[in-house]
Amino acid sequence: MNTFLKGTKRKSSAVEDSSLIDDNESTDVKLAILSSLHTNISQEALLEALLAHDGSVQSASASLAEDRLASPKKKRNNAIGYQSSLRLFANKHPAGERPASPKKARSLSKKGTTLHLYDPEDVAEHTPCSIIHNFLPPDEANELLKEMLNESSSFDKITFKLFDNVVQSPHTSSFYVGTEAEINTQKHDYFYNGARLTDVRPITPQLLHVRPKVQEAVNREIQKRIRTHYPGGQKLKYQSPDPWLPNCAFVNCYNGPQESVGYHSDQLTYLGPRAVIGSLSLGVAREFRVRRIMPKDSDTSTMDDPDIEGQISIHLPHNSLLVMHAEMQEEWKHSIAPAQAIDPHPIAGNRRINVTYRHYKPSFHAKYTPRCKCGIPAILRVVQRKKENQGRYFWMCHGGNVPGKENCSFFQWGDFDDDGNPSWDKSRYKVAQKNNPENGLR
Ligand SMILES: O=C(O)CCC(=O)C(=O)O
Ligand SMILES: [Fe+2]
Repeated sequence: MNTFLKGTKRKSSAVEDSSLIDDNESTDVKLAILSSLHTNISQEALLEALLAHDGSVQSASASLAEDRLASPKKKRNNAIGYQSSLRLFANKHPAGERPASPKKARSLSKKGTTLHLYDPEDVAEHTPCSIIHNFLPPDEANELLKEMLNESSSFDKITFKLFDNVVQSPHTSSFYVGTEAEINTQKHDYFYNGARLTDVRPITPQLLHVRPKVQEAVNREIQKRIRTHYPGGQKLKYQSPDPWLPNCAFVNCYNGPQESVGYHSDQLTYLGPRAVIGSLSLGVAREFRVRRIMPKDSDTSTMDDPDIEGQISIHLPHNSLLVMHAEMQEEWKHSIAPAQAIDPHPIAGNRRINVTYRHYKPSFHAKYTPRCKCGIPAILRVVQRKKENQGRYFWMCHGGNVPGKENCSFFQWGDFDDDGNPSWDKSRYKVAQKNNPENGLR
């Protein structure tokens, strides 16, 4: 079966032994087989066909071939519409009986393809995320949506430098913190893409109202993740053992199907290693795509294909809470893809609002993090692609991303204890943490 999972083309004789496949193979393998036989058909359509034929690869394949003969020009609508589950006919682990082993989620998607996931159990099994649908009582979700739609009318695009070009983010955003004092600190001490933020706002009544609910749910999901997915049922190395305390929120607005955000990992500079993020979606449903970063050898002759696994799309309907777990930012990238079609939302029209609640750790306050030679705080990154140093953290100059500035070449390996605490002057930040009334939740 490796041929399918690795993305090599399989000859159509696959269908001849498909009764064997039907009895013994899991949904993901069946989907991979179908997708190698019908390369132009989307994962949703393949899954739909499998469901309609009780999991029989042979019948599903025959009906897909028939469909195409009958209506070769039939267009498929890409709007997000339904919820279905890979588990419906291939339940590998009955609820609550998942092995707590270090087993990595099996690779489902293959190079150049997108595997679409709708069901929370599929998301938890195959991605570093978990999702809760219908998270808030409907009225509360609508109140927050309305408040944020109003706020978003004055959001701006972020400007940054990409190679030698100055570019703007393909959506708008703003940043919310708890107190006036924090607004000032953010505006003066913190740097993003090498520059100070100008638009930092006080947390709004609805953001404040929803925050403890997000906090409670995210902490519950973290504990579940540790129990069910991490080696030995233990937290990951560098992950904090302390509760997750959201003390700020980035809010994004995607106005229309073309607004998006490209593949990236979130900045760890002020969150520290193994950060967890709680991401609430409101308004128009959009696709959140994730892709595992495949490390490669420095010897280019044995270079692995970085896109060998393809991408996974998690559908984010209105009022869903996505938790990006501790392995996400270091080992995966994520994006919001431009959509070909969207279903307008009764309140938001064509807009999607996304609130990412984050825990800025006091020990990673900009006054403690390393500063580079050009005077701006260095950024924290992790080696993602090079096998020999994969997972090692480092601090580097970010000047190269600032319009009109050059990189000063500052570089320093990061040094953290097993709980992700930085090695610098621990007593200093511990005292600061104790004396600072702004820490944690207000
Ligand atoms: O809109 C989303 O769901 C994701 C936004 C995101 O990745 C970010 O703000 O870093
Ligand atoms: Fe992000």
